Amino acid sequence: MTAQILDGKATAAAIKSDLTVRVAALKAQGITPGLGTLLVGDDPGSRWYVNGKHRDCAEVGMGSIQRELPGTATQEEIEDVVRELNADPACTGYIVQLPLPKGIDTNRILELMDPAKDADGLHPMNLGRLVLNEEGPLPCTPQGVVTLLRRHGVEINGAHVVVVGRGVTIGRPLPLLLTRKSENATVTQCHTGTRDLSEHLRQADIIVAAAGVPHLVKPEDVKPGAAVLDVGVSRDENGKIVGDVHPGVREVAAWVAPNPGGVGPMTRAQLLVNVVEAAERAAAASAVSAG
Ligand SMILES: Nc1nc(=O)c2c([nH]1)NC[C@@H]1CN(c3ccc(C(=O)N[C@@H](CCC(=O)O)C(=O)O)cc3)C=[N+]21
Repeated sequence: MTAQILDGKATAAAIKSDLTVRVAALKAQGITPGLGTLLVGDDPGSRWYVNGKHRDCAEVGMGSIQRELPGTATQEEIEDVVRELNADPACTGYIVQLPLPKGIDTNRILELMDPAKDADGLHPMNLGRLVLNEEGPLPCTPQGVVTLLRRHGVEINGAHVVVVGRGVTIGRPLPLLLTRKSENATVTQCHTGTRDLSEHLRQADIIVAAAGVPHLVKPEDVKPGAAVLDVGVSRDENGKIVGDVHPGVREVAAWVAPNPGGVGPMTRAQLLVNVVEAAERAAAASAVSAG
């Protein structure tokens, strides 16, 4: 048996086509959602991702604002651009591309962002809203994982999900999403300090591997019929992406999200969803205040 593919590219395309309609409706009300990005430094990988986000915006009819600073930028210079994006009415949502250069206080930058313009769902207020079950922008990669499973009919309700990783963008927020009543999964969170990872993995109906350790999840760790999502990004000596999931897992699992082509495109689509939903919330609020 070979696993079925959780096709992130096709699913992201379907989400973008839905967003195109919603963006047109907002524009008809005089609101043009616009995504801002701030890239600090000239890492080619980061630049490639940022360019992709602007292509996505053009595809759905959204505006986009691209800001860049050299890798030598100071904390104050970065904070100045954040304040400008907070004040710019054309920028209805934005991200600060992570990681920021060494020596920069990332948490201070994230806290300075206007939480209503936080397209990543990583502002402390929005992470707090997630904990409190209040509406707000959701962290893009975790929500991308949930949407990818849902759109392929993989049962989340009652499933045992093992999340491997404890990073701020995926590992920490994903269990918060999965344990909401609306998802209703049971989650075990593992990380590089977990004793006998294989023992935990073998119990899982769904595995989400986001540790950044090449081929961490091996075929013998996977229960036959499980769904395995590869979110790890490492690069080999030729610069090719190597995921956290060993290719042999395809012969054991029922579902596999490949990397590339799985969760990455979903992350980008969710970023657009967050910006459109924030604009829709703002439109609804101004309609109420206009009476
Ligand atoms: N503030 C912030 N928000 C982020 O969401 C964020 C970030 N910083 N820093 C970097 C990571 C990485 N990330 C990716 C998004 C899409 C793909 C993606 O679409 N990848 C394609 C192609 C990959 C390739 O071929 O290079 C795929 O998986 O098929 C990958 C990686 C968002 N990140």
